[in-house]
Amino acid sequence: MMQRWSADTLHWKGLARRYEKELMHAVETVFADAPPRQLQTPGGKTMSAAMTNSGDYGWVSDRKGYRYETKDPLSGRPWPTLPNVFHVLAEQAAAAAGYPDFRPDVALINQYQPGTAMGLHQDRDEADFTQPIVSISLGLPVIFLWGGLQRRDKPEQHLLEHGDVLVWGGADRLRFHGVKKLAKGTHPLCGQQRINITLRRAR
Ligand SMILES: O=C(O)CCC(=O)C(=O)O
Ligand SMILES: [Fe+2]
Repeated sequence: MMQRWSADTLHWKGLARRYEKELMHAVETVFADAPPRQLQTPGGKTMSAAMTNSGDYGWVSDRKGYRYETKDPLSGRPWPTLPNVFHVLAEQAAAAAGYPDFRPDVALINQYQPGTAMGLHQDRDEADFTQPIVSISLGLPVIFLWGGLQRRDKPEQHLLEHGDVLVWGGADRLRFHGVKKLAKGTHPLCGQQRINITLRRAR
């Protein structure tokens, strides 16, 4: 089922279910090379979700700030190759949402355990904001906070479940967003976690 949240944003429920085994296998392959880790914010806090990347770039945060890096700072090696199933799914969803030219060069993977969350933020470390964001959710469900262009705007709340793909761009590209605290539970394929794969064009 496809649901438009606005002219520029598409929630395609369950699209990723048909690829769920391949997706989880790809996630495990990335984790084996570049394990998820909790990053430091520039302000010195520790993020609650654990993160890693695949692709030509990876999003990192530390005391020096937020940025994209071509190498994993943990290993000093390039990030693992962006799995083909991520490309296929992201490009299919982006095209359906009205972004037929989207070609991601980074897949940020967020691993959430029960009790972890992500506060309201904008994705603004990319070079070209005409490129959309594609987000794939796997495992435990969560409430996604869909804010406005100002931090103070009251967010809408939308449920994201296993297999859901969300594409946002255009006038929504710089909306504030985040996820509420993950509730306890066990997903039959993914276990006691939620995995979110966020595909972007960094450069
Ligand atoms: O986990 C999510 O659904 C959102 C992730 C996110 O906003 C991000 O990685 O920038
Ligand atoms: Fe984000």
